[in-house]
Amino acid sequence: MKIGRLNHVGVATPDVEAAARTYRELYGADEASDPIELPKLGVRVIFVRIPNMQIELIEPLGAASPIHKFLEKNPKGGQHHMCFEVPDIVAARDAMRERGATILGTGEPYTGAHGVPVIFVHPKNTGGVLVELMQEPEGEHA
Ligand SMILES: CC[C@@H](C(=O)O)C(=O)SCCNC(=O)CCNC(=O)[C@H](O)C(C)(C)COP(=O)(O)OP(=O)(O)OC[C@H]1O[C@@H](n2cnc3c(N)ncnc32)[C@H](O)[C@@H]1OP(=O)(O)O
Ligand SMILES: [Co+2]
Repeated sequence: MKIGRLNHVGVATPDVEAAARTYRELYGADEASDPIELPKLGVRVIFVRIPNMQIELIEPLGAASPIHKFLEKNPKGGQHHMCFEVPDIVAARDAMRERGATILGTGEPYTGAHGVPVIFVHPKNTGGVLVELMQEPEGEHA
């Protein structure tokens, strides 16, 4: 297993609209999605598209959200995870486990915000960085 493209960087924030405004006004990043509520994933998101990837702005939906504790510790928000594409998510999960990594939750891939299966690797395995692996979206890259 070898990681592929960087798909997105996840940024936790208490307010996705305010964060999107900052990227537009400070950096000129003017291609952003509307806010999307994902109750199953416990987050609201706005995708800010830049030429080679996306910034995934994520706001918690309630106290059960996976980013609730992170925002308690970092109330103004901060960089939360990096997401890399892999050609086969199940093969990637199995390879990561063989290499001693801890896959979060049950380890079963589930559908993420981009409509393809994802898993998360514990930050302790990558020097304190939470890593998301996502199945490469079909037909997206030339
Ligand atoms: C938008 C949808 C989707 C997509 O399709 O792209 C997403 O990206 S959703 C993103 C949010 N979802 C997730 O993060 C799912 C996986 N996350 C988890 O399972 C947990 O959040 C966690 C990473 C295991 C953390 O658990 P939690 O209960 O929230 O906090 P703890 O305080 O118990 O943390 C344990 C340990 O990990 C450190 N930590 C927590 N979050 C991060 C982080 N983002 N980056 C780096 N390190 C993190 C935390 O500080 C603790 O460390 P120690 O104190 O040293 O034990
Ligand atoms: Co993500």
